[in-house]
Amino acid sequence: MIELDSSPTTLPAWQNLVQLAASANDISITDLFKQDPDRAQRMQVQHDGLLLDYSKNLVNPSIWQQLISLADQSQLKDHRSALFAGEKINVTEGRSVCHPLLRGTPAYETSEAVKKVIAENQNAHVKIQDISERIRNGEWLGSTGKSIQSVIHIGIGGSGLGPELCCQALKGYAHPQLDFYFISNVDGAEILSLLKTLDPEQTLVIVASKTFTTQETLINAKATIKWFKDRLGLTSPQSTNHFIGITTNPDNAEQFGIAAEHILTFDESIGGRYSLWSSIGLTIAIALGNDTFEAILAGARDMDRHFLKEPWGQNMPVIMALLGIWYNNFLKAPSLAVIPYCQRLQLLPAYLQQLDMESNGKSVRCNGESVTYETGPIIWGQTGTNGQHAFFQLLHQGTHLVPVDFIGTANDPLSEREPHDVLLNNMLAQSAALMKGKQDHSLPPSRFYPGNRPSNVLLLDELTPNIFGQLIALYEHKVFVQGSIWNINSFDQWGVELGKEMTSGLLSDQNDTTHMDPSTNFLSQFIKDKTR
Ligand SMILES: O=P(O)(O)OC[C@H]1O[C@](O)(CO)[C@@H](O)[C@@H]1O
Repeated sequence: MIELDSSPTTLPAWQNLVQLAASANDISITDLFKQDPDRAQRMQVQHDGLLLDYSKNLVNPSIWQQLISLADQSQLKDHRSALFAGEKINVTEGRSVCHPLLRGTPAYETSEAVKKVIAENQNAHVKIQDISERIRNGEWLGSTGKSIQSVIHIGIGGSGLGPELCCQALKGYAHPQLDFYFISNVDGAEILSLLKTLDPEQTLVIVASKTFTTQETLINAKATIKWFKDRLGLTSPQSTNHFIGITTNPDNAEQFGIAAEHILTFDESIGGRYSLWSSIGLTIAIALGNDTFEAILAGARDMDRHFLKEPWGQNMPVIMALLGIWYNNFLKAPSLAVIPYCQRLQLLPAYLQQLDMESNGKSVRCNGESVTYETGPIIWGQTGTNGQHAFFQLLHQGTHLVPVDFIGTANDPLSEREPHDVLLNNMLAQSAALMKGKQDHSLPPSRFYPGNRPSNVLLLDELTPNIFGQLIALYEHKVFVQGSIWNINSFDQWGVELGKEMTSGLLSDQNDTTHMDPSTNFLSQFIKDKTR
């Protein structure tokens, strides 16, 4: 049974960590290596093609012991069981959180309702296989009898980022003849300029939206409907083979005109930012093949098993979560930079931004009481080496303490050894330089590098579908562990609603915005005067 109102600050380990943080300025990571010659060996975990080196952190054995105790004293173990048993841990929406169950992770006895979700998902995967194969082998024909050449995936947030990230990350597995485009923003310039380059006879539009009410997605979808009408003379293009809808709300998709047999569903217990494992993954299966999609799911399942079975000190998501809590709550370092040294993972920081910040950017505990401690960190980053030429100055010499997750691949079959070695050695050098610094007092102060700046290194054997699936599930569970210890609900996102409401209000009151605040009213009038 999960305690909704307990605060982590009352736990003995939390209080001990407060004490330990008071003298944390004395910790030197390089000294810790000197004191413990086995530190590099001890503070690493390997799992199925994934290595986490967490030795370069501002953590000594006493701190580490208290962090592990924090996990023990918290409700993490029960909460993890509740997650995998499909209990209704999304308390503000009264929902289960079923995304791990979509990857076929056998864990606990589940309710009949959850069994139904799993069965529905299995049916959805049969549909995904059938549709993806027909599109890939040219049997899915457009209204003029031609096969599909271009797929436009329209969806935003969790309904867009996951498929786009997968398709980019695993582009080495992509169908050689099909082209994929991802449209999320309600910026007419994007969709309209894309449509100019495509042939409607050979284009399929996938409209992905959990709610099927999202303004951006529906407006972009309407632009494609108009394009098909204008170019092919169809009266209801959205009811033809040119459109597929993916949603938890098939009634809305049908009202939009999408043919019932072209609607794939998933359950409302799958949060948008956790939905790439569901029907939302159709585009992944079309682009990369159903076998590759299944391999991504299998990788996530491997990570689920690791998370379920390993003791806290050997458990990758738990280790990463505890380190994050140490920095965020005790050393007051509010952000985490994620820097993949792999250009194909360029969307990963944005993906993790939504995963982490939408999940754990909360100020109330599960019982509605305000928290008195920091919750979700600010996630940011971009690929290395590009970031080195942008924000690494601040990482090395700025005034903020910014922990970093470096992510690299030992091998890259799409690259060659020389550039790949350069890429990897840049990553190793940056992680080492942040820790070591350079304290040469004969040089001007501007050349002083304080060092002692922490980082994790996640090294993947190779960016295979399985390891990619593990990587995403690793971060999902890390976010879960942090939310669990903070006792917040990581599975709702009420914070995004107010802005949506106010946009609708502004759009409907365009002629009179005087009831708005003076700044918004002024800007609104100013734009009106400028509008041509
Ligand atoms: O899938 P939908 O319903 O279109 O929502 C898109 C995204 O919008 C959000 O609801 C918040 O803006 C996300 O949680 C979600 O992934």
